[in-house]
Amino acid sequence: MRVVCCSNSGVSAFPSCLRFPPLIAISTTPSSIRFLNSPPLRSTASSQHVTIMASKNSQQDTRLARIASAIRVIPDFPKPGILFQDITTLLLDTKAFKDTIDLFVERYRDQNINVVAGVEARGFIFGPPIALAIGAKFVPMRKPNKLPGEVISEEYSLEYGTDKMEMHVGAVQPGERALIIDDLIATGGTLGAAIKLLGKLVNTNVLWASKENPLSESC
Ligand SMILES: O=P(O)(O)OC[C@H]1O[C@H](OP(=O)(O)OP(=O)(O)O)[C@H](O)[C@@H]1O
Ligand SMILES: Nc1ncnc2[nH]cnc12
Repeated sequence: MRVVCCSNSGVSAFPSCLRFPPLIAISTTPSSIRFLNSPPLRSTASSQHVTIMASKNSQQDTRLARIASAIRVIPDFPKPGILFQDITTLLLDTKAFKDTIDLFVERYRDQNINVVAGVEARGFIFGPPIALAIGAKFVPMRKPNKLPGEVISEEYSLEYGTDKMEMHVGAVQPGERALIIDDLIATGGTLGAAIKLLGKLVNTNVLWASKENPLSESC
């Protein structure tokens, strides 16, 4: 699936609305997978449910424009046809970086989140400060063969290749409520794999955040 959304940049392969760290909140309530304004996310777990979430005031929040403009866009990297969204420039802008973290902390600090799961590598940048600020533990979702303990794995397709994601068994306990943090969605393959991976440990109810979709508890 390619996530489709209106783009200010005019490049449909990577919508500007997703130039913002996506976030998923997962609880242990079983239901079904669904996106607002987009086709269903790839998933084998028919008992899951996905809801797009964002700040109620996201359209008016001036921080979002600064965050979006702090992300450098590089055409044809790492290969022709890829419009690369470079968040390293966001990290150089201390205000934009802090605003990014603050937005998620404001949204989720009162939502009983126990676990922030960060997707390697860029979810390791945004995930830990959010976890610390909301009082949650941080769980890395890693590239293969990096974790020393017992792991569960999920293979997935990328815009430019395939990959595998692993996490430690026991890192997330049944009944815990988790957020998945990564920097962006391109094909959605990584996000889908992260949802499936967590779904192997707990029943999941998934809430998905993006800049341009209104906050909603269910769709
Ligand atoms: O929606 P998708 O098509 O799955 O692409 C998005 C993923 O791609 C990038 O990571 P990448 O796999 O390039 O790894 P990196 O963070 O280690 O650079 C990005 O940080 C997301 O995790
Ligand atoms: N277009 C893109 N920009 C940055 N990182 C990516 N990872 C996968 N697709 C990407």
